[in-house]
Amino acid sequence: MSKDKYYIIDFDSTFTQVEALDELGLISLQNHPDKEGILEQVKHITDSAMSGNSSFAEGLAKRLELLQAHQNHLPQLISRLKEKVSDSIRRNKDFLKEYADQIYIVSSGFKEFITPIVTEYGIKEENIYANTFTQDEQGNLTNFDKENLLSMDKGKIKLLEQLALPGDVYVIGDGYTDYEIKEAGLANRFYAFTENVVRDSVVAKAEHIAPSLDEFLYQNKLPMAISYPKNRISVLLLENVHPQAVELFRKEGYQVETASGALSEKELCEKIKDVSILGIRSKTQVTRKVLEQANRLMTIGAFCIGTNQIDLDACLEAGITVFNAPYSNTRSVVELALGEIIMLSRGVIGKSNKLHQGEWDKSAAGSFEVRDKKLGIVGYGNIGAQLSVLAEAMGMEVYYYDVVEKLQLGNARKCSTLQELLEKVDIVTLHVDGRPDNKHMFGAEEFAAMQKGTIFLNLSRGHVVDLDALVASMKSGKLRGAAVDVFPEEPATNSEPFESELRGLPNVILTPHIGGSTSEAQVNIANFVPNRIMDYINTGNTYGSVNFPNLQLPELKNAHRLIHIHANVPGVLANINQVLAKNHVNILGQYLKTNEHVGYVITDIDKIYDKQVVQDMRQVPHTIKFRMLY
Ligand SMILES: NC(=O)C1=CN([C@@H]2O[C@H](COP(=O)(O)OP(=O)(O)OC[C@H]3O[C@@H](n4cnc5c(N)ncnc54)[C@H](O)[C@@H]3O)[C@@H](O)[C@H]2O)C=CC1
Ligand SMILES: O=C(O)CCC(=O)C(=O)O
Repeated sequence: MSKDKYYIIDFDSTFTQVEALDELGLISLQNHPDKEGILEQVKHITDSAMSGNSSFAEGLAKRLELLQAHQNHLPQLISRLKEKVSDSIRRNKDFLKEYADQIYIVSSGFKEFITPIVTEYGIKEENIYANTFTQDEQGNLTNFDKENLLSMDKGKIKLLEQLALPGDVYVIGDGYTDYEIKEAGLANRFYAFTENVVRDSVVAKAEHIAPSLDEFLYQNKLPMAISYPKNRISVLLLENVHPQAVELFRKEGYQVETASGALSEKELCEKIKDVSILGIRSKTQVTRKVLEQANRLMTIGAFCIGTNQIDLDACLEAGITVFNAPYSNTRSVVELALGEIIMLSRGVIGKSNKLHQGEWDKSAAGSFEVRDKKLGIVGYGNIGAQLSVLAEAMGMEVYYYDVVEKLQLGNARKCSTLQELLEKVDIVTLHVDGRPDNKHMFGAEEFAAMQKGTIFLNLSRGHVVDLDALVASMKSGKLRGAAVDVFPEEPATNSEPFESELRGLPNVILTPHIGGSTSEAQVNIANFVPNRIMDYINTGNTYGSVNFPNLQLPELKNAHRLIHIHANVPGVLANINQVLAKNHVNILGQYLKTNEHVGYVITDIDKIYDKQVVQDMRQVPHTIKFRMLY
């Protein structure tokens, strides 16, 4: 305990998320015809003073004049501000109460609204230093007490001189006047508080940045409400993940970095070192080599369906969970496949290209309806099954083949072998997953088994099809048309060229892996994946993880949660429970699930516990990762 330290906390934009005088203006000027204009002026004066660009005292007088506030506005202001207490201040009420003797609010705002708010958090009334309003006979808040040091330029410095606190002084605030306390030698440290507003001129001067009160408490080894400051969780999002995901992670308090393309193995090995959460789409290869460099990686989000680009076993061995979005772009792929089936059946691409060149080729030759045609779906998973339903609705006869038993939807007919399907149908479409065993599952033999004039689609993964065999089948006329969305080699960014033997072939639709690239799908994915990841980080829930044992956990209530990931060998659970017993820890709930490689044990324990247990849990043989939530 550091009882000889004093913590000076600013009010506006630090204790609360907003500037109180701006909020007061929203109330006092609500019926004023030039409300927006005046509020803009008030805000400008506040920002200028807070960034150290103008006289504080002059600005305060000017703002009060503009606000035309009345004492009757104060109750409404107070209730608004109570709603806007900063998140990290709100959750760390216990710290504020426990350290109340050492915590001071020093603000150039006004006691009339500060006191009722901060005292609810245990701040002592005698430790609140702020201005006070003066009012005229009608109750208008016309001015302020000019004798108060905090109404003057360099007021905070003057006040701190007068207080002469007998110990180390730490200042937490967002404004330049807070920094000036340290500059004047009256504080040992200044922490620029950036949870609500980032003032560049202040951040540039600050030796310490506190994106939240949690970070301040963490750095100073003070008691915190959460186990780890969220701003220390760094997220790297590659391949143009939708901005909605960036926003969700930032809102959670994480540090987010984005890149528009995929990274090479070498680049990722370098970048991954400090990353806690990695977000990718289908291109970035997360190899064992990359994972060996990932010192802090907790989880990977595949912002897509396929996860063949990630070494899932290596992730398991390293205790890294992987989540994907199994249904978010399903419909988009199905719609593209259907559109392509029609385009290819009608030879639209060739005719459109000719017309662009001025050639009018109106004819019905080689052009067919899809109604009554036989569609063969290879891989009857989520995409295959949904395609089956929509294709039947268009009057197609659906056949499917899957390596596992699948419920047949509508009138779809199951084929026992791939060969059987290929011999029967007019159109073959691949919707298998990209597991390594599927490499070249479709080659010369499979094309040979098809009827002459078949249409072929691949919207699954590039390596599934032997491209040479596909090109040969197109050139020989075995295939009448093809649509290919996925390729064995795909450019990492839009600025790289695309090379393929498929280029230039007639009645071949080539699309740059856009089966799932619709606005709807990208927004769905950008909501789904971050929420799964944040749930895992905040509660340990692994429900929906593609590599971890799936545990759906109850909410953490009045307990601490120990999260232990270990190699699945006999005796680990017994060892964990021995450690808990040795440390007299009371278990409130325990959940275990294992898979072939790892065991995942969650233990909820009493909030009062011996801290040694954390060290001991890490030492349990075969531990891969351990963390504690509270
Ligand atoms: N082009 C694009 O933009 C997109 C491509 N995809 C790809 O589509 C794939 C399928 O997606 P979902 O239907 O959601 O996956 P899913 O996992 O629900 O279905 C895949 C099905 O293929 C079956 N399968 C695997 N190997 C097979 C084989 N050799 N022969 C027959 N059946 C086999 C599986 O048993 C499973 O039923 C994804 O794994 C992904 O690679 C997914 C979304 C977008
Ligand atoms: O949109 C993407 O980047 C990848 C889509 C895809 O292939 C998938 O969801 O598996």
